[in-house]
Amino acid sequence: MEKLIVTGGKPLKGTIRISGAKNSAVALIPTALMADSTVVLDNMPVLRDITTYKSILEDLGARVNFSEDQMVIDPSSLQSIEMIDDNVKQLRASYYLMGALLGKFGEAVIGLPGGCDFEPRPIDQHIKGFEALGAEVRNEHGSIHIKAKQLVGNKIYLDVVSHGATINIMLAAARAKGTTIIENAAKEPEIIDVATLLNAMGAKIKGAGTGTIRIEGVEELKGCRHSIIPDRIQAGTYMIAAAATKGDVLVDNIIPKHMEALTAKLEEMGVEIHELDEGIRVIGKPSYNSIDVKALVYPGFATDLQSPMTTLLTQANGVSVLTDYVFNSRFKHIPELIRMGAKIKLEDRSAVIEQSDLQSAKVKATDLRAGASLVIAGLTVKTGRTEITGVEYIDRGYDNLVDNLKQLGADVWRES
Ligand SMILES: CC(=O)N[C@H]1[C@@H](OP(=O)(O)OP(=O)(O)OC[C@H]2O[C@@H](n3ccc(=O)[nH]c3=O)[C@H](O)[C@@H]2O)O[C@H](CO)[C@@H](O)[C@@H]1O
Ligand SMILES: C=C(OP(=O)(O)O)C(=O)O
Repeated sequence: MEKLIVTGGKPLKGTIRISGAKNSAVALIPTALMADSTVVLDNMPVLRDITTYKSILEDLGARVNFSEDQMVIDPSSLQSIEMIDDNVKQLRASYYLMGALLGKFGEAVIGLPGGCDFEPRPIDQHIKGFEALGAEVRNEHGSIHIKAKQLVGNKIYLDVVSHGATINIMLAAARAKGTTIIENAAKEPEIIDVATLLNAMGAKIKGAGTGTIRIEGVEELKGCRHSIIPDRIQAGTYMIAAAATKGDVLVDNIIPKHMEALTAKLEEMGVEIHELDEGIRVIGKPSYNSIDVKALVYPGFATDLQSPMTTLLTQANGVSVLTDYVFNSRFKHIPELIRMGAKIKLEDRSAVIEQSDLQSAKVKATDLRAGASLVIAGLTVKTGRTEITGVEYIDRGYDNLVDNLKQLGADVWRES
């Protein structure tokens, strides 16, 4: 079993370059399968979710080359439409194969996807969308069977703003006959990224990034080259870590606009922030104001930064309240933070966080962002060695974490 060992007490200092976004990449890879020839994806992050996706594509018969930060996907030899193996269950985003293969072949069979299980991750809105496009959807022995004689465009109103359902429906609709309109669509930058790739492949999509997306179906999609947007969640995690350790870090190669909800909250706490063209410099202060944070759909505060933010709020004077309106019970990091001395109470869907002196301890990452919150806690404690197990979750989403933190002056290493 691998562990991360963190010896805290040092302010993070220096520059960190952010890789491509996981939550874009895991949607762009299946999107590439819809082309009739090679798609080149640049700025690909090196993460466990990405290598798992590469194996899934190879099982499907696609040829994939992944080196440095570039993935080249040749889908011309794609054979199978049946995906029920363990790899599919490793990651939530394998569900984008439903939309991609339904669009391409009119049919898909896929095992129910996995991912971080901080709470149930329903897919009813994805299915509602596929059905509205004319597909028949059946759940048989843990696999979803989706089939359509002909996908036909339709107007689809999402009951909840869903990042995943918006992308999945957009994928299938790109090859449907006629026009699809998705109302109450999610607006995240990753959705714009997928629409940008699809349009470069020949799709006709307008409105991605707004609440209404209009997709005119096309008969073929071709190969192209696309560069993945920077990872706003990795960037946000390093910004929070810089503030928590009272450091001075330039988070580089990002789109500052994507960070606005976090930047506003850090400023409200009293953190010094300098926005540059492609970077944000975060300068920590000796003390911070307590604040309230509400995790909401984009452009609100990202649910994925809720757990790292919990750790930072233990360093603010007074009492802060953090509420997650996207995932009501995404709080598995809290018992572990309490083990490290955090004074946090859970009240319904909110964490009530008091200023706390964190101490080193042996803790467990139960999901990806919970893991990030524990790493930041370990960096923040003044003395002692924090041991974090569940490293496999952290590896799902943080490219080169140990080397990046070492570069910023932290004492962090892996132990088997
Ligand atoms: C809107 C939002 O912030 N989405 C986040 C969500 O995306 P992800 O795509 O995983 O989740 P969704 O956006 O689909 O879910 C948002 C909400 O809708 C509900 N829901 C979703 C689909 C569905 O068919 N039925 C349903 O009820 C979910 O339970 C949740 O409460 O987690 C990702 C990983 O943590 C984040 O990167 C995304 O930014
Ligand atoms: C939970 C996450 O990923 P996934 O939805 O892929 O499980 C995340 O990115 O924070």
